[in-house]
Amino acid sequence: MPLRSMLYVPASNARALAKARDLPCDALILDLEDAVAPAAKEEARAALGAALAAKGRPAQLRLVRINGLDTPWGAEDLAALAGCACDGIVVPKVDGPADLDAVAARTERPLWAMIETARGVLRASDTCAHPRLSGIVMGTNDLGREIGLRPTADRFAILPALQGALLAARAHGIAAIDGVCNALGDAARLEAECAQGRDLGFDGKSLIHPAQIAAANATFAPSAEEIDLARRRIAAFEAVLAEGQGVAVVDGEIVEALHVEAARTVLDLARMVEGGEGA
Ligand SMILES: CC(C)(COP(=O)(O)OP(=O)(O)OC[C@H]1O[C@@H](n2cnc3c(N)ncnc32)[C@H](O)[C@@H]1OP(=O)(O)O)[C@@H](O)C(=O)NCCC(=O)NCCSC(=O)C[C@H](O)C(=O)O
Ligand SMILES: [Mg+2]
Repeated sequence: MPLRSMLYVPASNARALAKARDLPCDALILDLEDAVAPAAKEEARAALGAALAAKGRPAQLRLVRINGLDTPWGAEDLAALAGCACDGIVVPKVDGPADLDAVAARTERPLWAMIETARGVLRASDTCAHPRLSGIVMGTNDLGREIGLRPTADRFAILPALQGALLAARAHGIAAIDGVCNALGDAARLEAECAQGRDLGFDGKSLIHPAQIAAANATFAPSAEEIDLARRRIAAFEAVLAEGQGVAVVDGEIVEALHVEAARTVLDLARMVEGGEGA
């Protein structure tokens, strides 16, 4: 399924929880961690259980971000989720595969790792090799704080970490979701970040507000031009192949078997988006 837009929903916010399932995002991260104050953790856990009891939309992935097992709340979060219908557990601040082992020993659900520590970035390849891992989500706020970087609109300082983690995810064939755009209400900045994440190779962007969903959905879906080009590349390659050749030229650029494979991926994603497998 497409993963263009992944919205954090604080489990302590009843209105947001109620609204979330009808929002057109591809995935939700129902959050028990940083969006929930310590005093509200228990209540949030109970509200989350009730929200998960309501049937979700099949086209919308429902993940739950627990607190770390090294906090006073993590073990209880996992225990509370035992009987709940969710599609996966997001583990925060993963430094390496041992952090996933600890969670994997307590749940059979698919795992997602937040890459948001310096160690986590440096060990991303080991983490992404974990057999229970479905994907990574970049935590650019925590990572930026730990590194001590100065956030800029072009995200210049965090790009190496984003790319390193993305390479690790791709090397192990799992999904990769970009970090959030904190600038609520700054549409231009959000669009630029979405385009940057897409160009780096991410599958989608994590989001903090419903108003950010449309930009992510549009940017991470193939455009009409990309779909047209993919079709023309496939057709041109099939024509030269029938003549016993392995290279076509479309719009002045070579097309070989690998480009055709990429073109088929574009069309598959377009079909999934069009067919409502996404929101
Ligand atoms: C930032 C917010 C606190 C703003 O909330 P609010 O003041 O309620 O905004 P609005 O009045 O504009 O909301 C309009 C309606 O939309 C609903 N809403 C708002 N946000 C969400 C949401 N995230 N999911 C679902 N629904 C949402 C409101 O309830 C309103 O509904 P209604 O009244 O019925 O019309 C708030 O947006 C928010 O809390 N956002 C999430 C913040 C969060 O999750 N932060 C933690 C994750 S980010 C992070 O840390 C990533 C990583 O770990 C890292 O390190 O980088
Ligand atoms: Mg974080």
